[in-house]
Amino acid sequence: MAADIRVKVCGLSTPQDVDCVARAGAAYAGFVFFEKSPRNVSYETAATLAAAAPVGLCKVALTVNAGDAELDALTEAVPLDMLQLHGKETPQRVAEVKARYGLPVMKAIGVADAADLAQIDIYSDVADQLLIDAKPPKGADLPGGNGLAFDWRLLAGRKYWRKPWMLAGGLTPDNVAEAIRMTGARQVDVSSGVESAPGVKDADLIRAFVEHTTG
Ligand SMILES: O=C(O)c1ccccc1N[C@@H]1O[C@H](COP(=O)(O)O)[C@@H](O)[C@H]1O
Repeated sequence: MAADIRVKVCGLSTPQDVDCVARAGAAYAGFVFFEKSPRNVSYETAATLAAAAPVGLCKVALTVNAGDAELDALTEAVPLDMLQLHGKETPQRVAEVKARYGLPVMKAIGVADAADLAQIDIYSDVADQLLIDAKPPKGADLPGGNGLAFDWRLLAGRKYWRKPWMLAGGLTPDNVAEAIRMTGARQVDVSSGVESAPGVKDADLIRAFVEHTTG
C-alpha cells in the first residue's frame, strides 16, 4: 500500500485528542459543530484546541446546513484551515461559502448506490475537496458519523476524480487497509471507528487506524 495516505480524524473534543492525532501522523483534525452530534464542541473549546494544534495539521470545521450568521460566528471565533459542509448544501451554496470565507471547502457526498456518484462530478465544479461518505439511514439524527460503510466496489476503478477526495463512512483500524485497496483512496476520514463510546476518542484506536493506512 502507498505510504502517503492522508488521514483525517473527525470529532475531536479534548487537547489529548489533538495531540494524539498529530503525533500519530494524521493530516487533518476535524471539529464538529452540530448540536445533535455527541461530538459537538463549542466555539470556545474548538478555539482552544485549534490554537494548540501544531503547524501543518489542517483544522477542519464540520457544519451541517449552516447559514451565514453561524459561519460568520464560527470563522470569527476559531482559527480554521478548511470548512467541511456535511448537509444538503447546494453547489451554489458551496460556491457562496467558498467566496465569503476564503477557506477551502470540502463537500460531503452521501453514497448508497451508483446513481449517487453523479453528485461527485456536479460538486467537483465548486468544491476544493470531496468527502465520499455513506448516505445516512432514513430518519437518522446525524447526516454522518453513523459508523456505516457503503459498498466500496462502487468506487473501484474510479480512483481519479477532478478534485481531491476522501473516503469516509464506517472506517475502522480493521477495515481501512481493505477500503483503501478497493477504492484507491489516497485520503481517509474516520470518526466513530476510533471511539470507545460515542464522542469519546480512543488514543490506541487512533494510532492503530493511522498505522493500518501505511501497511
Ligand atoms: O461525526 C459526527 O458526529 C458527524 C455529525 C454530522 C455530520 C457528519 C459527522 N461526521 C462525519 O461523518 C464521517 C463518517 O463518520 P464515521 O467514521 O462513519 O463515524 C466522519 O468522518 C465525519 O466527517
